[in-house]
Amino acid sequence: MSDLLTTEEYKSIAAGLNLPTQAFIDGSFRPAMSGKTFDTINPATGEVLAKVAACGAKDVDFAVGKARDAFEDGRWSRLHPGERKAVLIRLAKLLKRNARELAVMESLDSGKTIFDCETVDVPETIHCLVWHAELIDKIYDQVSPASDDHIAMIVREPVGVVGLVLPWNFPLLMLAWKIGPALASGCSVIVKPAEETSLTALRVAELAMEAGVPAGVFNVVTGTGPEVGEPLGRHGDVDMISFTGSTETGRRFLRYASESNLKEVTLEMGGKNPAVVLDDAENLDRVAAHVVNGAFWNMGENCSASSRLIVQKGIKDELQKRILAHVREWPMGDPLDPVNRVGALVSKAHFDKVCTYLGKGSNVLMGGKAKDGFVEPTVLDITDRDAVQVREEIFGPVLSVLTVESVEEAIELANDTEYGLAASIFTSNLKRAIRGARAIRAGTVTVNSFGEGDNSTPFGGFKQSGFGGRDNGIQAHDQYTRIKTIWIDLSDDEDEAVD
Ligand SMILES: NC(=O)C1=CN([C@@H]2O[C@H](COP(=O)(O)OP(=O)(O)OC[C@H]3O[C@@H](n4cnc5c(N)ncnc54)[C@H](O)[C@@H]3O)[C@@H](O)[C@H]2O)C=CC1
Ligand code: BAL
Repeated sequence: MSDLLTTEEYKSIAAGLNLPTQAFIDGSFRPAMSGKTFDTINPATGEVLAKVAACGAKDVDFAVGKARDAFEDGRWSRLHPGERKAVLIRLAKLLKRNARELAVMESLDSGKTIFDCETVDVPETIHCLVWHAELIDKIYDQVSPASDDHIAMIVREPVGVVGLVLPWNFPLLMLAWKIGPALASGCSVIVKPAEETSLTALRVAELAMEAGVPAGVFNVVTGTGPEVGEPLGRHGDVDMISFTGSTETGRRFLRYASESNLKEVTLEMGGKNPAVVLDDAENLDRVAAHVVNGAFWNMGENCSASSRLIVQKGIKDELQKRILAHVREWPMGDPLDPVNRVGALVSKAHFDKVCTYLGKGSNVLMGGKAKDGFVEPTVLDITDRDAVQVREEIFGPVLSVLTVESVEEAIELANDTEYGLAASIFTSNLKRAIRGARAIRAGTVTVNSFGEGDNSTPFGGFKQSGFGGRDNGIQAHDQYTRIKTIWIDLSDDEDEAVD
């Protein structure tokens, strides 16, 4: 906190920013071929921040061609992994040097608090790039068991030209989760940022050139889902898509792939994540702090947000009291004021959507008010297990509290969702913790805490939350590499029986 600036200082940085507005293709900024632009808006004020290139299918095709040329001539894909590592570490250093500018740009474009941008989004973006860069010259290929007269090598190759389709909730961090392993593996990338938040991806692409990533390897094509995302998903020369966003749009990418070149597809999608608190949980104050963080961090605009609190009856009142006390420690307001923990929702459209869930058919324990892009952290006591707030991903600061009698009922309710991204379970009983963690069908389960893990641990969902590979961890590199088997014949010519 001591390193943070004052609101006035952040506003002065914001006023001096040089916002990137054009697509970044083949090493330089370019307008959309159509000349069209769209407004990117500061959701905290409603002001237009910049006019960004509204690209289309022709821009996508051009970018894919440049990415393919770069991939095939090996200017990046065939470098020694240690050389790619050195460039990516240089990029991480440049991000660090420009951290404050990136944090302010991210906050302005997304409504996220400057506190989070400064303390989480930007530092974790840098750490993620360093982690994958450091890893890449330590992954070994394999030699399989074979007879004396053969060698069978199992080697990884970069998958080729990849499309990275990003959401708006963590514009920098999701960019890093995908470009980290993709670039380290040697792929050429076409990044398609969410249209709400294009700015920081463009700035990172510019810094990547400065760090030494060759032209054509790191491209950013800005525009809407139908105009840029779909042509990318359908392009015959794109080898793979890695997508993060809604389950509905994820499904579309499977369709695009099946109707075009059967490109590989990895999908990281929605969640309706349970925080299960059993009646033997210790330190309810600490549990409450985790539940509040899980539900309201990043305004609940988080695919792994704990949006369903499932609590055993015996401790419900006490836990609820402590939760409400912790929520009061989350001030809401101007994202550029570093005391605030709750900023603006990303867009007017999203704000309107989240407002439809406030209070409807439920007992509002706290919050429930919304104005001009800001939604108060809201806690709802809900008895109807089919209420929309219990079933649907809200992606806003709304926590539904559901009360259960038994451990079995808690686990059954935790699994009563089409999603399976993340979950947490709070208990002091080791067996219940481990059995519960095994029984909950989710890609990440945390015990006695809320968290998504680390660069080193794979992240992704079960059921309709995930498809294909994983982000993060060594496993993320499986998305961006293909396995090839190479057999080498060592037999003597006279042993050959081929006649
Ligand atoms: N899992 C996650 O991290 C995220 C989940 N969501 C969920 O999705 C809901 C809607 O948010 P959206 O921004 O509309 O998410 P979305 O899934 O539509 O957008 C994600 C990305 O897909 C692109 N896209 C959208 N429509 C497309 C299409 N027809 N073809 C190809 N690409 C397309 C977007 O431009 C963006 O880059 C949110 O309320 C939230 O529930 C949204 C963002 C992130
Ligand atoms: N929680 C990080 C991944 C996401 O929300 O998309």
